Amino acid sequence: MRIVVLAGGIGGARFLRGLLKAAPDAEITVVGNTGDDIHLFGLKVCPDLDTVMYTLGGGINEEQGWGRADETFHVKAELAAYGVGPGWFGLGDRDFATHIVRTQMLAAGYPLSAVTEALCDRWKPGVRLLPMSDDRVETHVAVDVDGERKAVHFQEYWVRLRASVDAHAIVPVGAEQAKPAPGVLEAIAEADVVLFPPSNPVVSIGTILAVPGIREAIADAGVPVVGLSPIVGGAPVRGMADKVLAAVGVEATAAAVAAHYGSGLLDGWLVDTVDAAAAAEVEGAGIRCRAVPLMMTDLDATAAMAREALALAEEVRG
Ligand SMILES: O=c1nc2n(C[C@H](O)[C@H](O)[C@H](O)CO)c3cc(O)ccc3cc-2c(=O)[nH]1
Repeated sequence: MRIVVLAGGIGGARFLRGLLKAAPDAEITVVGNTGDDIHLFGLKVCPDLDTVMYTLGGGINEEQGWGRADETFHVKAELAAYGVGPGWFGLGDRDFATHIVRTQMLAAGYPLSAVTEALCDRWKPGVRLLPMSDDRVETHVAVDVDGERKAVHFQEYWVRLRASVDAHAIVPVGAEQAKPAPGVLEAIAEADVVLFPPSNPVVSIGTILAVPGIREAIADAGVPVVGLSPIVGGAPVRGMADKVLAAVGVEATAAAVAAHYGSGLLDGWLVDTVDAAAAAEVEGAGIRCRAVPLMMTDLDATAAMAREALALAEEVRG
């Protein structure tokens, strides 16, 4: 079975771990969000690609969900001693090595997709990890600071501001001109099923879908498209997805997120058992819906979620 998964960072990566356990023989292609990417300290940082790569490759800091295990921060401290920041973004020494390799390869002319493949040669994530695009796309967030509207990079909004101020708009700058990375459209066209893990529907999956051609390829693939709600009981399972949902006028409920994707894209939607009452609303919008436990508390629970998603895909195919 060929499965394509659109993934953001922590939620997507943890779901993929369950999917690999649930479907060990599947050929899994992950299309990763690169709208969170940022240039810092002269280096190109790709948080979501790295989170997937480290999580599946066994190098992730499990407690945080991002960055490397057994990390130290000597380089960052040395840079700070020179007055070089930003201090608000935690780049560790081991992680720095990844960004140095990536930046060197990009400077030598390799596209991000080739760089990602080279990095994955080390980590062997067990999936084919593709960036959504080789072109630069950067998610910016419009916020009010000291009474003035300005756009900040998504990482500044998420990490420095902790999403503590209202987001007035979310703009994936560069997405309109971006092309899907090599292999993305082909993987979608050849897929037996497309899954949306419980990643952020706006700044992760929404950004991937904003790359021209990707949404259309999924809709045209003629295969089941099944998503898992990142909202449980009216709140994000983790992260601050409700903040960015509000920016695009979507309520933080499992049913509203399903409607946001729409029946033109989504065939099936899993909501948590606490949201079982929302299933009728989702089905009324033309999307097959089942209520199952959606908390990724451990690998077995996550694999069970992945099995439910694949079962729902078979049901809608039927
Ligand atoms: O909350 C934080 N998240 C950090 N993240 C996570 C990241 O900001 C976001 O959670 C994602 O971009 C959203 O998917 C990092 C991810 C990396 O790959 C590398 C460095 C960081 C640093 C931070 C950090 O300092 N604080």
